[in-house]
Amino acid sequence: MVEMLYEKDVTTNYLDGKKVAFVGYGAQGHAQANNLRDSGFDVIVGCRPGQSADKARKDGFEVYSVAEAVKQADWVQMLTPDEVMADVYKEEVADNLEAGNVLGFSHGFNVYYKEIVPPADVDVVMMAPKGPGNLCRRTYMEGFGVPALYAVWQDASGHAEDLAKEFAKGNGAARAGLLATTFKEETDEDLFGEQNVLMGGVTALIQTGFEVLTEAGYSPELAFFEVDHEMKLICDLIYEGGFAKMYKDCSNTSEYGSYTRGPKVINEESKRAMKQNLKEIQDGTFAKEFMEDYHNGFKKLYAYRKEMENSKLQEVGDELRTKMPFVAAEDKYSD
Ligand SMILES: NC(=O)C1=CN([C@@H]2O[C@H](COP(=O)(O)OP(=O)(O)OC[C@H]3O[C@@H](n4cnc5c(N)ncnc54)[C@H](OP(=O)(O)O)[C@@H]3O)[C@@H](O)[C@H]2O)C=CC1
Ligand SMILES: CC[C@](O)(C(C)=O)C(=O)O
Repeated sequence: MVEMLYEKDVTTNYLDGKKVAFVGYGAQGHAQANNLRDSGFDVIVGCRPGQSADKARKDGFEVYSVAEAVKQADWVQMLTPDEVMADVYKEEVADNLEAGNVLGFSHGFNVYYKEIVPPADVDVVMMAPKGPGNLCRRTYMEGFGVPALYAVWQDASGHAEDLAKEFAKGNGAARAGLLATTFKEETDEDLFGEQNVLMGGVTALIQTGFEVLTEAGYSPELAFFEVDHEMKLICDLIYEGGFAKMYKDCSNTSEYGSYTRGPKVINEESKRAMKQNLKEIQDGTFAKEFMEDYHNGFKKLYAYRKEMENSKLQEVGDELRTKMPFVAAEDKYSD
C-alpha cells in the first residue's frame, strides 16, 4: 500500500512568508489561489489582460503581468492550459525566475515531455489535485478537500518535498489525503484516466448507450435520463462506498444484469485498446499528436467539440436541465 499523508503529517513551515504567484486564473488557478489565500498565504496572480485578470481583480487579488508576478514571487505555480504553458514559460517566466525560487505545476505534462526545461537552481515540484477546479474550491469551502498527488522533479533547496506537501496542505488537500508520486507516474496516470475512464470512457459509453436506445425507437428524453442523468447518481454511490454500496442501494435485477452483461461491452478488446492508449502516452505519441493539433489551430479539437455541442444528447439534456434548476445549483460555492 502507498502511504497516505494527512494534515497532522505535514509539520514543516518552509512555505510561510513566501509569496506565491499563480500564472493563470482558470479552473485550477482560481481554486488554488483562493484556497491558499484562505489558508493564510501571500498570493498574487499573473495574467494577460482579459477575463481571468478581471475576475482575479474582482476577487480581491493583486494582478500583474505574468513577467512581473514571477519577478515578485518566491513560488511560481504554472496553471495555464498545458498546450500554451511552454510558450508562456519561455516568453515570460524563464528570464524572471531567480535561484531559490520554486516552480510548481499541477500536471507533469510539460516537464515530463521536456517542453519546459527549468534551470538547475530552482525547486521543481507538483501538487496535482485529483478533481476539477470548481470542486477543489467548493470542497475546501465545505471544510474538506480533494486528495492530491505531490512530486519533486528537482530539489535545489533540499526541502522541495516538504514545500510540495505544505502547498497541498494549504489547498485543503491534506484533509482528504496526499500521495507521493513522480512527474512521470502522474502524467501517465492522469492522461490514462481522463482518456479511458473518467472522460473518454464515460462519454463514449453514455453516447453509445444513447444511440443504441434512440436508434431502437426509444425517446431521447427517456434515453437521456437512463444513460446520462442517472450516471451521476450511480457514481455518487460508488464515490461514497465503492461498488458494494452502489449495488446494495440498487436492485438485484440490476446487479445481476450488471455482472453478466457489462463485461460483454467492456471486455478484453476494450482492455487491449486501453493498453494501446497507455503505450501511446508512455512513448509520447499522444503528447506529440496533441501539441501538433494545438500548433495547427486545434482543428481536430474544435471539430470534435462542435460535434459534441451539436449532438442530440447535448440538446435533449440542455432542454431537460432547464426544468431542473437544482442541477445547476452545484456552482453555488464557486467564487
Ligand atoms: N481543470 C482542472 O481541474 C485540472 C487541471 N489540471 C492542470 O492544471 C493546469 C491548468 O489547467 P486549467 O486550470 O484547466 O486551465 P484553464 O484553461 O481553466 O485556465 C487557463 C488560464 O490560463 C490563462 N491563459 C491561457 N492562455 C494564456 C496565455 N497565452 N498567457 C497567459 N495566460 C494564459 C487563462 O487566461 P485567459 O482568461 O486570459 O484566457 C486562464 O486564466 C494544467 O496543467 C492542467 O493539466 C490538473 C488537475 C485538474
Ligand atoms: C479528469 C480531468 C482532469 O485530469 C481533472 C479534472 O482532474 C483534467 O485534466 O482536467
